[in-house]
Order: sequence, then structure tokens, then C-alpha cells
Amino acid sequence: MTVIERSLPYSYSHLEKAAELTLEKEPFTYVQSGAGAEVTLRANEEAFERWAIVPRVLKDVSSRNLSANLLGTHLPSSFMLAPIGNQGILHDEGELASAKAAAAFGVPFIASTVSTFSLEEIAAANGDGSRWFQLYWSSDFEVTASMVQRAETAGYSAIVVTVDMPVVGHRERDLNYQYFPLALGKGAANFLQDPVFQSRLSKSPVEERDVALAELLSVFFEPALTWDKVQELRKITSLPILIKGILHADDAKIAVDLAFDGIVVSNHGGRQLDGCFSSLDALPAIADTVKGRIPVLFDSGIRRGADAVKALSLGADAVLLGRPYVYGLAAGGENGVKHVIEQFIKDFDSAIALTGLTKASDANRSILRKVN
Ligand SMILES: Cc1cc2nc3c(=O)[nH]c(=O)nc-3n(C[C@H](O)[C@H](O)[C@H](O)COP(=O)(O)O)c2cc1C
Ligand SMILES: O=C(O)C(=O)c1ccccc1
Repeated sequence: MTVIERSLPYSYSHLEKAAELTLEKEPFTYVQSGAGAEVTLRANEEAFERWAIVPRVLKDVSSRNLSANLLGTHLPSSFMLAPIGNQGILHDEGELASAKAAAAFGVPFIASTVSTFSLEEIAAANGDGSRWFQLYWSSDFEVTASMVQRAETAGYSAIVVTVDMPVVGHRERDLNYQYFPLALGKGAANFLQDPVFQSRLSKSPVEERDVALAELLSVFFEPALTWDKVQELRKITSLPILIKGILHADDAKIAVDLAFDGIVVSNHGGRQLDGCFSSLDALPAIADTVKGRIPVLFDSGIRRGADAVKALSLGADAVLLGRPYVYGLAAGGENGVKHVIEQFIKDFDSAIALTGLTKASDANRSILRKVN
């Protein structure tokens, strides 16, 4: 399948630039920035430069299988689109454009709790595509339960509980601009359209939007969340449950012991705790602990095909693509996301062949060396 929007650039840095030229400075900064001095944001990318692929040759790579299958979901190229909230600040069609683009390539889409469009609207745009729902656990448990049930009804096939945001990271550049999309209502649709959330209000969100947004902010964070509480999700849904935001091998062990269905090794793209471990550096010990008992997904720093090869070699079963696709969204809407997906698949395919592999799932540590 060849698309698309030839005016869009091919490299990550140029895509970022294209997004910067399209957007106002506040929404661009919101996407690009990280917490604190952005040490972790930089470390996520730099960690990939400390691993080098040592390719094998003469392996007949004429036919290649890039796919992964996990938790009943088919990933044609071993990656999914990461949950990214508030996409309406980047393009009017927001998550609808991204979910359509993902479906066109059969790439699974993970919809965020704080999407600009509701999970039902995203499901309609995603159509026959495959999709998971990312859950931010609300301190109003009945709202959490209602959202999970809605996701199940709307054809989402797994729940990804993000646990690295008991509070929001100290994002200095957003603070400088005093720019907080959730407070502006840019990621409120799943709440405003939720019947349980609406029942908490004396007037409808349309009549009293400010009151509704204040209620949203008051129930959004749940700093008291624990492993025990997350386990209660089992009573509400039969869908697979993954835990996103794992960096410590001991937490990976707890996730396995408590029979969660998968984990996402992630530091939220350097947006939460600045100074924490890069995601790639965290991966090997986690993979050694999990030992294949549950799927290990990975994000934070994936920019190119070879990055995905490295993450798979260090023990990930699949990766999530984050900032690259939303820069495509900002610069070119649905076609921009298609462009990014298409190029990422081509790059990944080429990297697999040049590594001397015919199956992405065969990637392992024998083809990697630590450098520097
Ligand atoms: C603008 C933006 C919004 C995000 N929103 C969410 C979200 O709503 N839920 C979530 O679990 N992660 C969210 N993330 C984190 C991503 O899912 C992913 O972990 C991160 O983007 C990976 O880093 P990378 O994009 O630098 O590779 C967001 C990231 C960005 C850049
Ligand atoms: O920006 C984010 O990373 C994010 O997920 C978020 C969601 C809600 C409030 C603040 C940040």
C-alpha cells in the first residue's frame, strides 16, 4: 500500500520541525517537552545509541515476517500506536484521524482516557481496526468502572492501566506557558459523555462546562492507587489488563505474580519523573524477570526501525510508537499519520533484513553489543 503526502519529511527531526511550524508554541511544547531538565527525555533516545546491532549476512532474507501476536491482537509490524491524549490540540480531527490511519495499515491503536473525542467516536473511526483502551484510574471508582465497560462494549480488546501518573510530572516548559490541555477541556470527552460522571453534576456539562471540568480535575488523579485496587478491575472486565509505566524489575515481578496479562516498560516519554532510568536501560532486567510469562511491551524513545529491532532484541515483544505519529498528525492530519506509519514499517522491514533476520520475533541479544 503506497500512500501519501509526499511533502512530509522522512526523518524524526524534520517531522518535529514540520509540527513546530504548523502549531502554536503552546501545543507544540506540550507534546515535545518532558519533565524537569529533560534529562530522562534525552536519555530515552541516547540509550539507543549505546547499543549497536551486529548484523549477520547471507541468511536468505527474501521473505520476512514482521508480525507479533499478543493477547489476541495481531500486530502486523510488531508495533502499536501509543496512547496520546488531547490530540485535538494538534489537529481538528485529533484521535479520529490517528485511529483511521492506524486501521488503514492494520496497526492497533491505543486510545487514551484523555482523548479529545470519546472512546465511542474513536471506535467508529477505527472501524474494523483493532484497538485497546488506556485507562487513567479515576478516584471516582464508579466512573472508572463505567469507562472500562464502555470500552468493552465499543470493541476495545484490552485495557492498559497507566500507573506512572499518581500526580503529574513537573513540566517546566508547560508551566512557563501555563498551558494545561486537560483543564481547557481538550481531553474531557470520555468524562463529559459518561453517564456516571454526568450523574455527579447538578447541571449538564453543556449547561455548566466549567463546573464539569472542575469536577473532572477533582477526580482525575488517584495518588492512592495500589496493586490491590488495580486488581479490582478483574471484577469489572474480562478483557486482558496490562500495566503501563514499569521500570523496576521488582514491579514487573509483582505484575506477573498478580497475573496481570502484560506490561509496558515506559517512563511516559520522559514526561513524569525527570532523572529516572531510561526505558531501554530498564528493559533487559525486566525481560529477564518476566521470562516470557506475559508479554512485555516497550515505549519511550522509539524513533526509527532499528530502535524497534534493538528493543525486541533486549526482550520486548512489541513496541509503541509515540511522538513520531502525533508530529505526523500535526503536520498532515490523517495523511500525516499514514505517512509516519508507512515509513516506520518500511524502515523496520529494512532493518530486520539488514540485521539478517527473517522474523522480527527472532530478534535476540546475540545481534547486539553495548558500545560507549
Ligand atoms: C503529548 C503526549 C501525551 C501523552 N498522553 C498519554 C496518555 O494520555 N496516556 C498514557 O498512558 N500515556 C500518554 N503519553 C505517553 C505515551 O503513551 C508514551 O509512553 C510516550 O509518548 C513514549 O515516549 P516517546 O513518544 O518519546 O517515544 C503521552 C505522551 C505524549 C508525548
Ligand atoms: O501529557 C501527558 O503525558 C498525560 O498523559 C497527561 C494526562 C492528563 C493530565 C496531564 C498529563
